[in-house]
Amino acid sequence: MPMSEDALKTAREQAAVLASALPFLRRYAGDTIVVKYGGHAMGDPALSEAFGHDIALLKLIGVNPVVVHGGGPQINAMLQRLDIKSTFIDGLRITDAAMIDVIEMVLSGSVNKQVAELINRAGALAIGISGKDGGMIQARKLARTVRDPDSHIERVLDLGFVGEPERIDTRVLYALSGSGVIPVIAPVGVGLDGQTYNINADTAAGAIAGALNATRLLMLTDVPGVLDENKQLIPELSADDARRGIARGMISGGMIPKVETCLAAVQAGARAAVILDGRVPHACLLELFTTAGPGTLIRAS
Ligand SMILES: Nc1ncnc2c1ncn2[C@@H]1O[C@H](COP(=O)(O)OP(=O)(O)O)[C@@H](O)[C@H]1O
Ligand SMILES: CC(=O)N[C@@H](CCC(=O)OP(=O)(O)O)C(=O)O
Repeated sequence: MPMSEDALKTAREQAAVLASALPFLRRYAGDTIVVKYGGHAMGDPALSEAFGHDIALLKLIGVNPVVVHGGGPQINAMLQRLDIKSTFIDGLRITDAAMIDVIEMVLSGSVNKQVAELINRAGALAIGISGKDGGMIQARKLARTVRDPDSHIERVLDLGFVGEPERIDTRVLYALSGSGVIPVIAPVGVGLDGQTYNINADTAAGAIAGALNATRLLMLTDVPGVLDENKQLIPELSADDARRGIARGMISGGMIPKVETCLAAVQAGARAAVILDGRVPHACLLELFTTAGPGTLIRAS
């Protein structure tokens, strides 16, 4: 049966879209792209499905995607069920001995497997691992200092078992990626003494992007990007502006580790980092393969 005029028009439009992506496909072929998938972005089933498709498609067209996921809301829900209260300082969860096991269980257990499953369902081969596997994220206790605004005296905050990556052993990542597998990583690290550390997922993604010299670090979150005082999107942020924004309080809460991570990742070797809206369907493809990429870009200066 011959195709209807409408079906023919749709097919031509689809072909035109594919053809227009060619320069972008060429640009990223063989490159490593680290995607941080935030816990807030996981809530909506249709968006999660679109995310899985994006990552699978990247692998199929010759890009090397590496996914690092969060799970803050999922940890909150589990801690609430167990009647354990938690508090945050500058976007980081103070983690005591009672919490660390629960956090590891949620991040490396249910959330990690769910995210890998989203990508597997889209037809690619993803394997969920913890940052402890293969000794990948070697961590140390995070030493966070704050300056008292009146006395200007600095004091060290004790955040418990919150860690920061000290070294990334990339061997397991290269082994998986080189075998056609997409690594999906839970942000849990291990200290030299075997202690498990809770690592902010943004920080973990940044360290991994830096260690892999990733072409792009994409940080999917629940806002359009970094917003200014008038809630307008800032399309590009320099390192100086980012530091001023944090000092002025324009950048606060969970956006602080995100912006700090982007700065650290570009300083460590990633070519650019983008904070973008994970609530937009196919946010990753829009960012990489069109000129309509939304979000805030942070480049190595
Ligand atoms: N300048 C800013 N621009 C955008 N969001 C900001 C800014 N300052 C603080 N935020 C907050 O940061 C949040 C994103 O961080 P977070 O909740 O940790 O996200 P995720 O779970 O995706 O890691 C936003 O929802 C917003 O409330
Ligand atoms: C130290 C610290 O804050 N760790 C985070 C790890 C999960 C995370 O970062 O999840 P999102 O990306 O969804 O926020 C936490 O305990 O919530």
